[in-house]
Amino acid sequence: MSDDAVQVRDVVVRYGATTAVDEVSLTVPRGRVLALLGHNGAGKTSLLQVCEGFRPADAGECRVLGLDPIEDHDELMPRLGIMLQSGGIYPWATAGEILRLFASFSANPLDPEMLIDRLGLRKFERTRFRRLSGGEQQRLSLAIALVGRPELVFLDEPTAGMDTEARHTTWQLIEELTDDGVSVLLTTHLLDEAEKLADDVVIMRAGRVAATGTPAELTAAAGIDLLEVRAEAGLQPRSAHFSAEEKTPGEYVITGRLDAAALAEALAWFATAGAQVTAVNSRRRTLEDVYLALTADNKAGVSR
Ligand SMILES: Nc1ncnc2c1ncn2[C@@H]1O[C@H](COP(=O)(O)OP(=O)(O)OP(=O)(O)O)[C@@H](O)[C@H]1O
Repeated sequence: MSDDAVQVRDVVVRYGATTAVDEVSLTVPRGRVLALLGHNGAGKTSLLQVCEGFRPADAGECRVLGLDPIEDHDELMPRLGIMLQSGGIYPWATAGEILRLFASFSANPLDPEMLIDRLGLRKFERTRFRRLSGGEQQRLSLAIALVGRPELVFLDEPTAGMDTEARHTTWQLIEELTDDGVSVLLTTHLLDEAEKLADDVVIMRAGRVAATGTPAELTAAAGIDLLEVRAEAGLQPRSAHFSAEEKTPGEYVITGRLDAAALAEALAWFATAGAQVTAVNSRRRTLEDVYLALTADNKAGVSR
């Protein structure tokens, strides 16, 4: 049997005529962090729900810690940490009561007081869940996901709505988890979050896998650097060796296999056009550049 934390093979999720997840396969090896990226409605949460055992797949196979997330639900749940996109947890109980209750479900919990302090919840310990702000509810949801010392954590947009400090604490906590061998499958819209935390990235687009690899592989596979050139507006640089786009008036982004000859050719184009170049900057492509290029022209779900 495979020792992977999560194995998803050709999973399909349909809602009526909408195919939200369309034959997606991915693997989360033990002790690694996989980040699922994609635009709103790309199918990330639906796929996560299959892995969490909250909905069956319409086709395909999913194994979590070697088990079936639905048939083996009771055996699996104590080994998982699940952070849902919206809390909805006991609105009348206080933050402290809720976390201590979840800790009591576990045979070997983390110290809830440590999590309350680490996640800046001490001030809100006696505040009822429904009175917490969105970011505070999010921090409590994360604490609940972690308090049972899970082997595998599912985090659906873990830092959405958090302030910068809470976001950094969350990243630190996730890094500490993985140092302890915990596996993580998370969704995020934050490319810097994926770049910082993820060993592997899967980019989804309209229910399908558009790209997969480590952040370094994805940016290197593009094999491209960017050249940013500032000159007068309205030019149309062209060549067989590079592409150019005027991002904002007078700000051109040149992409392609930019070796020395292509760079020289790009700059020569501006000189030949008689354009006055006022700034030139080159940089590596980021995960965000790759993500935007892959998801640019398709925001809708796939209907059949
Ligand atoms: N219960 C449902 N009934 C009908 N359609 C649904 C249901 N849940 C999700 N969908 C549709 O399935 C598609 C995928 O939704 P999903 O929530 O999985 O996307 P997502 O990538 O998690 O989006 P987001 O980033 O906005 O959270 C969307 O088109 C959504 O409208």
